[in-house]
Amino acid sequence: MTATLTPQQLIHQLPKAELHVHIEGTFEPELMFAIAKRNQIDIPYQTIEDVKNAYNFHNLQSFLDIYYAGANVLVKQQDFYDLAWAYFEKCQADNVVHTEIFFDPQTHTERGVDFATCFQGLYQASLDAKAKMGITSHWILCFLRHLSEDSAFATLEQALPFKDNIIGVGLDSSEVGNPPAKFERVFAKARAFGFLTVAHAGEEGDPAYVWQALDLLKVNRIDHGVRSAEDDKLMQRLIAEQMPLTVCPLSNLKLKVVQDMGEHNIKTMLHQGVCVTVNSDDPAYFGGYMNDNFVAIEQALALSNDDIKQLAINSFNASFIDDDEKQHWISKIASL
Ligand SMILES: Nc1ncnc2[nH]cnc12
Ligand SMILES: [Zn+2]
Repeated sequence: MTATLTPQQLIHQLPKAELHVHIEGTFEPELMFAIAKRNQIDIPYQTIEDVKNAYNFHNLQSFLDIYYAGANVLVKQQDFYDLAWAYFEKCQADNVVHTEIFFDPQTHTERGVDFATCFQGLYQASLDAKAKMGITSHWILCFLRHLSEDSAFATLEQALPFKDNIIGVGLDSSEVGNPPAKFERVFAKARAFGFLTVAHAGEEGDPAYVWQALDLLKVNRIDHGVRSAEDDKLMQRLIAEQMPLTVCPLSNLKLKVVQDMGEHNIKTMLHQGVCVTVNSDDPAYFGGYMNDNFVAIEQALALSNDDIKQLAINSFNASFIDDDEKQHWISKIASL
């Protein structure tokens, strides 16, 4: 049946899991303006056009500065609910049936917003998304790696009352200069509490960051990981262990990790047998959600329909859902 579908039809119809999306990165300018207004908080933009013009990044840090500033208007539980609900609506439109979402509590607690205010708003939206749209989700708490180990330990402590509804911990923010080793002890404690672990590594950082994430943080997945391709031994290990990489093509282009989508290594890694997946990272900032990312690589790299299906299968295999649920979605993909 695949031959009768164009790649774009297939991309749309495939059930997909998203494994690398920052909820703060789904904050669309329209919603940012609405929440800023109701909370009477000034933002440094007059119009939506101004906001969009500011989204011209030359590297990760130039993006992070703007991303953290945008999150400043999120204050009340309802704000966090509205943010997450808007993202679930995008999932529904793109046939993302399962999503594992990062949230950055320190971005909010550092401004005096309680962990509970943030998480309860987000979590309620995920309960409603399951009830009203059938979309399943997990939450992953990310530590900001530019902050201290102490701050990460304090954040882990604040998460404990919500432990049953947070599947794992991750590591994001400014990579170079903040290696995984800085958080080895925090991750050990998180694992002892039963959290799964993931970490951004090999986005801007060299392969040593990926080795550390594997060996010191004992991660279940690597977020980005595209620079792993510079190290043959590392590639062999990723393939042998079927260690997933949550790759974010439009993010890599916008943050100049690649200069042109035609240079992206996701197709090569897929064909080498790496468990690569497609994700949107910060879709409100990088110009597209899940299907936009699929279409961008399909066009730039001439993916076959079998490549596209394999990426969707990988997304479920790499997810934290039960094996039965994985099989359910994978057989649906096979039937397309
Ligand atoms: N792509 C990215 N890398 C590191 N930290 C992030 N926080 C949000 N998006 C990120
Ligand atoms: Zn990310």
